[in-house]
Amino acid sequence: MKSTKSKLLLHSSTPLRRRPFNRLFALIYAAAISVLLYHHAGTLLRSPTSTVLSFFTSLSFLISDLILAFMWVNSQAFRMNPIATKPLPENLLEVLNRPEDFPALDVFICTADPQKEPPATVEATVLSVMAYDYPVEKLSVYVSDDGWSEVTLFALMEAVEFGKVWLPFCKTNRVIERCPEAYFGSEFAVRNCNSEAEKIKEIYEDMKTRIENAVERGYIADEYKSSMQKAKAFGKWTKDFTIRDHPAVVQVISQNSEDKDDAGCSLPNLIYVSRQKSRTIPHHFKAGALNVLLRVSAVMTNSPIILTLDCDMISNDPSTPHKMLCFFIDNSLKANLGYVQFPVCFDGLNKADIYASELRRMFHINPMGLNGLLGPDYFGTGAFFNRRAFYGGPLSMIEPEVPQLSPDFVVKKPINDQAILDLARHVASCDYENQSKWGSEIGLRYGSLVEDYYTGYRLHCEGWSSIFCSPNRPAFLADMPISLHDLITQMKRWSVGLLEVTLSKYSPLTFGMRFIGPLMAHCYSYYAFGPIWPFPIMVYAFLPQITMLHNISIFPKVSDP
Ligand SMILES: O=c1ccn([C@@H]2O[C@H](COP(=O)(O)OP(=O)(O)O[C@H]3O[C@H](CO)[C@@H](O)[C@H](O)[C@H]3O)[C@@H](O)[C@H]2O)c(=O)[nH]1
Ligand SMILES: [Mn+2]
Repeated sequence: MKSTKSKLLLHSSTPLRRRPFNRLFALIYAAAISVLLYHHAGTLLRSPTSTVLSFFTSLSFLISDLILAFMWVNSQAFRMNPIATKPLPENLLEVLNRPEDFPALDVFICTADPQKEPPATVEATVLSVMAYDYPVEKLSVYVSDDGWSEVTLFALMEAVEFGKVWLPFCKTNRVIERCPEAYFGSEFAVRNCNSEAEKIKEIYEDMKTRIENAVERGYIADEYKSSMQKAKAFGKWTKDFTIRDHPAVVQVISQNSEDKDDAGCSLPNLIYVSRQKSRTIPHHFKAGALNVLLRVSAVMTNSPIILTLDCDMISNDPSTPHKMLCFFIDNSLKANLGYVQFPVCFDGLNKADIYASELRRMFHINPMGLNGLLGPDYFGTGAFFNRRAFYGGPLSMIEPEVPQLSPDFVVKKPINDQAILDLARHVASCDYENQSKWGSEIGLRYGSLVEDYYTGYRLHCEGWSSIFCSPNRPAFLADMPISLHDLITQMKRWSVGLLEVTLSKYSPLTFGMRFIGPLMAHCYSYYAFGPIWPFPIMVYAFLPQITMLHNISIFPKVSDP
């Protein structure tokens, strides 16, 4: 990576104007809370003279208000120093003026279930990043398929074929929506368009139909296995294997040095990875999948920068990599910048948003508050990482088992070299991590169902910082669970994952306090202790009615001390 020329501004930071008001408000509110707690304590101390029920009531309110006060303190940590950071990509080209100046970028996309995450969605996400405005020879896309689905592999092969017309079309026509599904969506007819676009739309619709038919059938018809190479790739799906028991597959679908689009330009690398699974060995869900991608990509391209995406999160702006580079190449940040997090914005929410699914506090407001501290937590998707951040703190690098996995290793062989492919399959095997530091000190961290929150937290504890970058045009657009059932399942999973961190030896209140300071620790505690919200809410929802029935006063009287 090249360093910034002196004084060239690549980003700006503005403290939000509400900062002094937040602090003043916190002071006044803290005084009010102290008075309330004093009142509760007084009531409790006087209660030996009263009934068991009134003692129990006072105790419940005291505990509830203590929890609420604790959560309030946690929430205030976000309000102490909110900062908005803006990249200035227009200055970037002064620093990086030749394609070879750009650092290589590996994009990781995870998918796990071809029914819930249709291969057509994966294909759309893949195309949206393959069409980034980025030197193609520096761009590699890795798809992790935990669903062991030949249809997903088929969808990626189709994506590359369609990409051969789509990528040049986008670049010559300066298309902003590089996800074909978004471009050919509802506004296509209004916006447009020329006959070339109409023709491409037809090709796209045909491809989608082929993918959807394959999903319906559940296997790949022989007509699509015409070439030797394809027959060999699909030949790995035999009756001997199941989703929980199968070997590792690493399949290069497009290769930058060989494959060209219809305009004669190279295509980015696209690699399909389905890690080995065995019923007897834990796979650690998404954290395990990302660690396999970290290793496979290290062996094949080892780019210093990594973007992690869920398969249902499309790129909505082709210039996003330029924006993240404004931070990564800045000398003043570079030494300990672990990741740049973009907000999660949702597509297709109804205007009323009845389940409050936009999660504005979690994905927009709180990260701005963290930005003035060590930086935002990791959301699991839409984050660009410094690969080095996965290998120990900024000053104490942890060496992996083999030199090929080290972030400093320079890959000299092409990605489809047999030795490279053999090693990639080896590092994607299910017992590779046995007795290693993967998951504990290297890579994404195991131990919590919210591996994103936990990993971001551990990186901050190791001394890495992060940046929240929220451009006006959303960098990514995600799908949201639409049904109440999906939403509740997701909330349950998040709550269990957060409690796993709260109750571990890495709890933000103890471990965090020591390593990231009180404000950051309170911010992380805000989420870690989030699952205890229902306790005070239940007390306030049901106790007042019970006390009314028993004629117990729960509010102070004017005459009270
Ligand atoms: O064994 C698994 C399980 C999940 N995934 C992938 O992980 C992503 C997230 O899983 P999902 O079931 O969609 O969970 P969500 O609750 O929607 O995801 C949010 O919460 C997760 C846990 O905190 C984060 O990892 C995600 O990035 C974040 O979007 C998806 O792309 C899955 O395909 C895998 O690759 N392997
Ligand atoms: Mn999801």
